[in-house]
Amino acid sequence: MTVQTEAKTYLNYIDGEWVAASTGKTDASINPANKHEIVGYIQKSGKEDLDRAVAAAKKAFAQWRKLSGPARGEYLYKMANALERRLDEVAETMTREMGKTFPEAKGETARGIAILRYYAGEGMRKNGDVIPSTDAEALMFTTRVPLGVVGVITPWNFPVAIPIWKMAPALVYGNTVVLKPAQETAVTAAKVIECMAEAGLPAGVLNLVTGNGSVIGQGIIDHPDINGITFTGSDNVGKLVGQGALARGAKYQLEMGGKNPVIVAADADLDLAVDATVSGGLRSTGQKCTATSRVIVQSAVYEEFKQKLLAKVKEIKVGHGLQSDTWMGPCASQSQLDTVLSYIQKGKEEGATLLYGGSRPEGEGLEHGFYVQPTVFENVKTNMTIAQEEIFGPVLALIKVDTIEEAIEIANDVKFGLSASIFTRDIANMLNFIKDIDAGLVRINAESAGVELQAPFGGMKQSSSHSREQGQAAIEFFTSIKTVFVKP
Ligand SMILES: NC(=O)C1=CN([C@@H]2O[C@H](COP(=O)(O)OP(=O)(O)OC[C@H]3O[C@@H](n4cnc5c(N)ncnc54)[C@H](OP(=O)(O)O)[C@@H]3O)[C@@H](O)[C@H]2O)C=CC1
Ligand SMILES: O=C(O)CCC(=O)C(=O)O
Repeated sequence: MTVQTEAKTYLNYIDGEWVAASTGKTDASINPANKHEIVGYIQKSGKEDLDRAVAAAKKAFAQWRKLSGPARGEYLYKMANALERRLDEVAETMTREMGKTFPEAKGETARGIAILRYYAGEGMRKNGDVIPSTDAEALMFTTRVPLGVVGVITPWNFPVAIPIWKMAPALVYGNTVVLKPAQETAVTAAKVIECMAEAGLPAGVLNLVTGNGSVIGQGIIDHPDINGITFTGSDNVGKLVGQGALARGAKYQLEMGGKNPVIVAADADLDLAVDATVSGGLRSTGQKCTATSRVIVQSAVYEEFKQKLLAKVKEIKVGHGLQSDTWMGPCASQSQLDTVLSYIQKGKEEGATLLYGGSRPEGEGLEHGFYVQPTVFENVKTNMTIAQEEIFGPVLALIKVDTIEEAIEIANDVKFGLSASIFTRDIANMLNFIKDIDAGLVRINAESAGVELQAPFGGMKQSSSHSREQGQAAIEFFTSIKTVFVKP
């Protein structure tokens, strides 16, 4: 595979045209595997650019909403085909821009294509119900209408799948869109928008404005002409989005952090549990909101599980995501690396035992990247920082328990509730887990990460705004219900 080395400048997409920011400023997007490599330059937009994009989206909404669902769906099929044609190129850009391995980046891009096709078909499905009225002569039914202009604020960890799983339903249900992607992965976002624009959408239906979160993200929160905001990212920013949107009466949807547990019961298939813990906790360098972070193991199998886990973790090859033998790439940015290292330090200070990793790996080619070793702690207590806060890095915390009841209690002892797994063959354990665990995604004998696009996705407690994304659930956010009563 050829690695593209020229650093191109990517523009905003506003009102059907690729345009430079009014500020005249750009940011460099760098490769986290080699901080000296610039992947591309992106626009550092100002409020004026956002205003233009929102005005274009508002104007376009008047006609876009009038198209039939199947007609809007046709555009999404074309977008999917365009992205499929550029799958390898988009995936390679993702790897170079945020570090995840090329096979993972290809998998995510393929998922983006499948999401577009799923929502293209959604244009053909029902958008209301008939409800029996107490008046025998009346017809009562619900129908759904789009919100208007939707602001989409997305993170860097899934730079293709997350923007698409927000934009595709927004568009098919008749909304127009202004996307503000994470600045770290704005080149990848620009390529996704290029593919979507290839479908020949009417001007203004889809807009891209790149720039700082504090300017463009905050601008979306505050903008009076943005009717709905969908956000994925950190807990802190999510709360700002929710508060700002509520203050001006806009609809909002938040998907934030996780502190996801896996419980390994005494009767578990330990090899399966080990593989799932490694994959769920360390793939994408642990940078998933669904990543396994706490590993709660029954004492009867603790030592055996620990030895098997350490053996697998020691095999992990850390390196550049485009090298075929790399299993784990770098952290996505310097600040992400610093955060992970500071949590590791905190774990040591608070008395957890570092079993493996904990430092920056050494080796040829690693010196200029934001690499960290896969890391395993034991003797972790539930009140320690590394057992409570989202690390968003390749750090596993082992917690030993005697019973499954104790395991579930510890699993629930965090502010988050996104995903949770149990490994067991016992039906009673499974049923108790399904009933008692505080998690929006409940996984039995499967890793905590990895979601299916046709199923509802979201968390309990502080992991989300209690709404759900993806699958049929998306219609709840991207439309409003009208209850219609008709009498002759
Ligand atoms: N749930 C998840 O999937 C994710 C969780 N995280 C968590 O968040 C931590 C920090 O990651 P980070 O990238 O900084 O996450 P942020 O929440 O800061 O970023 C997410 C998005 O919000 C934007 N944003 C930033 N500040 C504001 C603001 N004031 N108003 C509106 N939008 C804003 C960002 O823009 P910009 O890029 O320009 O700053 C980005 O597009 C991670 O360590 C991890 O714990 C991060 C990513 C995804
Ligand atoms: O596990 C997944 O595939 C999705 C994870 C996710 O949505 C996230 O990390 O933001």
